[in-house]
Amino acid sequence: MVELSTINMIIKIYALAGFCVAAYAFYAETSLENDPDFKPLCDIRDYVNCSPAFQSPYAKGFGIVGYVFGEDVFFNVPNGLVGMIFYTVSFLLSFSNNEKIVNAQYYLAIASNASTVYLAIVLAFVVGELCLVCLTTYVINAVSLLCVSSKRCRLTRNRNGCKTKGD
Ligand SMILES: C/C(=C\C[C@@]12O[C@]1(C)C(=O)c1ccccc1C2=O)CCC[C@H](C)CCC[C@H](C)CCCC(C)C
Repeated sequence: MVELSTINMIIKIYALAGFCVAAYAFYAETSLENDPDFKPLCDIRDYVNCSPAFQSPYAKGFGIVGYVFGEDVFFNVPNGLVGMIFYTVSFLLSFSNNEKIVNAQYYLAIASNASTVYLAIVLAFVVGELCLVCLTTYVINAVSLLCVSSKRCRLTRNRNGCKTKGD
């Protein structure tokens, strides 16, 4: 039986890791824009590099904000920045065991995994290069969703479609 406090601890560790990876993506994205000599650490070799992803139209506002509202709208920010905000919010929400807050945390985790699926499809079929920083965020989002959903089940017992041992 995993303690609730342990689950919250694991969520915090993943949120912290996600924040660091997203911060690096943000740093690399903006550096690539401003410095023609900048080379990200995740540019390892042919097909294993992140610059093509970071320099693609999908690196800002998921490629959707710019398409809908125009590239220059103020909230068309790099995905890395959205990620930094998202991981900060998940970190803060993991301090609470309030049912409403945990539900919010759960739906946020589902939204982040929906964007993971979208970004992974774009990465594989449009960008066509292996971006390790991107992959890392996908793994972090998946593990976080598992932790958050087990936290939610622990708090709501048999409701919300959660299975309990012995049922
Ligand atoms: C570093 C990061 C994603 C990596 C990457 O985006 C990068 C950098 C990119 O350039 C790219 C280009 C082409 C294809 C794929 C990619 C990516 O893969 C961030 C995840 C963000 C996470 C998935 C946030 C989800 C947010 C929720 C939808 C809710 C937002 C609400 C909050 C602001 C409170």
